[in-house]
Amino acid sequence: MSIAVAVVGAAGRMGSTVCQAVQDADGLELVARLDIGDTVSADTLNGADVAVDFTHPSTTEDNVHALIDAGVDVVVGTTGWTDESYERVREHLARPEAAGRSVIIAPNFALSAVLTMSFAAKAARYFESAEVIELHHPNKVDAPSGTAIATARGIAAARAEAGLGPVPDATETDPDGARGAVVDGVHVHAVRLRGLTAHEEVVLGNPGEQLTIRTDSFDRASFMPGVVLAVREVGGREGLTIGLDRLLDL
Ligand SMILES: NC(=O)C1=CN([C@@H]2O[C@H](COP(=O)(O)OP(=O)(O)OC[C@H]3O[C@@H](n4cnc5c(N)ncnc54)[C@H](OP(=O)(O)O)[C@@H]3O)[C@@H](O)[C@H]2O)C=CC1
Ligand SMILES: O=C(O)C1=N[C@H](C(=O)O)C[C@H](O)C1
Repeated sequence: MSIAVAVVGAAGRMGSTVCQAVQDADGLELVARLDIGDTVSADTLNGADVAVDFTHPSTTEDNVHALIDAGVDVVVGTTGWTDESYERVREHLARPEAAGRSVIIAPNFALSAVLTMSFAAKAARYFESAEVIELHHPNKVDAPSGTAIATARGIAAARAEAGLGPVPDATETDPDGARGAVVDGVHVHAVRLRGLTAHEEVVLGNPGEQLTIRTDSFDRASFMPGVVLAVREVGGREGLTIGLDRLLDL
């Protein structure tokens, strides 16, 4: 039996690529394409089992709650999630009327990016310094990227667990924010450049040495195996799953 899939944000860069990937995947059937202005309802979802959301950080949480209410499982690639918005989804999924529903939210579905986050967290405890540089196409609306935030959080958690203090940094004056955003104590720098798609570099430093971990998504095709995997697996995972690493044997 095939899995019926609706795509929300279907006219966008990711949504349109996901529609094609669903159509090309064995055992998946594209039954609905929704975009801005379309209402989420059992009618418009057209019998979908799973909905995939690639929309906008300002709207994705509302979409997820509406999709749960409409009775579908949800795979989310849209960024902009916080601990608080994750918690609201967890609470919604815990209600009796949402029994059996599942949501997977992942800031990045590309294998190279998921591995970068995993390797960075593993390496972090061994280095005095760690910074994240993300580089994207200039049409991206949010900075830093969701991937960079997740990477920085993973590094920070590993540093804290290892008992490392703050990264060394003698900066006294930075009126224009040249040291970047600071996510859980880890500096994150965002580059927007025509020609790029989605890239990230994690630099880790010790006296006399540096480790660089880099991921490059040159094409949105890189995200599709992860999205298709999540669509296939979401039905079997009740509740909220955060990150594609949870579906891989990492
Ligand atoms: N997890 C991952 O692996 C990846 C995540 N992303 C993330 O996915 C998101 C989308 O990126 P991208 O495809 O490049 O963005 P786009 O702007 O190309 O696409 C978003 C689409 O969603 C539409 N949209 C906006 N609001 C709604 C709504 N309320 N309901 C339905 N559709 C809506 C937009 O319409 P309109 O243009 O009219 O506003 C647009 O067609 C971003 O948050 C990005 O960071 C991107 C790549 C990979
Ligand atoms: O907007 C994008 O393009 C991307 N967004 C995601 C993010 O913010 O991490 C994933 C990937 O970097 C592409």
